[in-house]
Amino acid sequence: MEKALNRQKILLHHLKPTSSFSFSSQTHHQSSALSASVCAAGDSAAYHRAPAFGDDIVIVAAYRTPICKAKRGGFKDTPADDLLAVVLKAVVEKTNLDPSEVGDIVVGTVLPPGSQRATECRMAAIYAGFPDTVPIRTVNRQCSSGLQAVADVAASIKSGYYDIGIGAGLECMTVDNITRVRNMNPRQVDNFAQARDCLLPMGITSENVAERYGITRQEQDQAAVNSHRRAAAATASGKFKDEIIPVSTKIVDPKTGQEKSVTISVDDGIRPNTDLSTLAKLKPAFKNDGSTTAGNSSQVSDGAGAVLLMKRSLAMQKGLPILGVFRSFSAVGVDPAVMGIGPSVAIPAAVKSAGATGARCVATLLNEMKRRGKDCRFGVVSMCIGTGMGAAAVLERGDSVDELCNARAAHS
Ligand SMILES: CC(=O)SCCNC(=O)CCNC(=O)[C@H](O)C(C)(C)COP(=O)(O)OP(=O)(O)OC[C@H]1O[C@@H](n2cnc3c(N)ncnc32)[C@H](O)[C@@H]1OP(=O)(O)O
Repeated sequence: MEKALNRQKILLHHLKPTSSFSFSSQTHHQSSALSASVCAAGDSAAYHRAPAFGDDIVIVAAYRTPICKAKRGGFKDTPADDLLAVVLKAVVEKTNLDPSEVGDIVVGTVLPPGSQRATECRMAAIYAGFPDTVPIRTVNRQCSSGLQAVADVAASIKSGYYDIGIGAGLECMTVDNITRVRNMNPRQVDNFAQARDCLLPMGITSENVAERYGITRQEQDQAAVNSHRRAAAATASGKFKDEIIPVSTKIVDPKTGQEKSVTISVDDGIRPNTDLSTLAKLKPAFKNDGSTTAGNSSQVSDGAGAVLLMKRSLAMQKGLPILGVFRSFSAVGVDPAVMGIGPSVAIPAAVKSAGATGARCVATLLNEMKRRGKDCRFGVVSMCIGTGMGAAAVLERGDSVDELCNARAAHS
């Protein structure tokens, strides 16, 4: 009975138009929600009554393992299929979904061993309790493979290929190293400078970005300090608690060779005490006179994540929380020598395809999101991609069941 009432509350909430707010530079301190009326992403009473509202592709569950340092972190002895199985199981168990209803699982993975990791992923789905009728495939768009997997699932649901899908990501860099591509066609590579640049190690492309755009070592170190601090604060305040699924695994002591059982529930590469003077002492990692170091570059990691998607109408029928709406996705190409600039091209493209027009709107949206932090309504997920690409997706915040029920309780 209580469940039925909750479901009814959720349905009512979804049918109720949210208040609209017109943004202007003079009034932007007034609202806790960045209005879609600025960027035409569809926040109006008419839109909420239109069939397009029910057809929105929404995220109803999103879970990940902790992200652990490759080779020395918590998952150094955990096989990739075990990591994927944990998150696949979580998205169906936590939503009480019958796994046989899933139309497809798409797994983004960048450095897979033979057969593009297809076999390990299929086995992981079986470990997670999916029946053999549910298909699975992998996708590789290098650093944005997980995002591409989610975009592929969203597009397939939109096209009517199936109703429910899982977009996932999996990387196990302890075993799958970034290695240079061998046996290239020398005639072609020598004649095409940009093709040759596709072979550049990521660290060198980072040095190129710093050199071409005048980014100093201190600026890179400061950005690293800021992101470590933000991550450490988010961990300490429990912000990642709801998205992380603890993983029970085994870890081998490198000194004694002894195996012990552990449960890993937090990311292990975050350094709460990182400060500028310590980072300044680290040697460049990729080029003797360079500015990219182990302290200001991304670490190599092991981990997995999964996101459950369906149309809003189906989520409402099932009484599932709308965590977010997958508004748009864009992948673009840039010069491979400076692949790190990918997001600066992909983000405007994704924001534009979400319905925004004009550079001012993009800048307004991005600045506003930055300023408002957690209260922000729209978010952009973006990655730079080795070999010279960028990808971005625009997400719109949804309502979680807890938020809805708390709001209802407060009003009753
Ligand atoms: C599209 C994309 O996403 S592009 C990005 C693709 N990703 C990449 O290219 C990965 C880039 N990163 C790397 O390759 C690796 O992290 C490297 C090569 C830079 C460093 O690897 P490692 O040597 O394993 O790093 P490690 O974490 O051990 O750090 C090396 C040293 O710096 C120190 N260090 C690193 N970070 C910090 C920090 N924040 N504060 C203080 N010291 C630090 C470590 O303590 C370590 O010191 P030690 O040798 O005395 O123990």
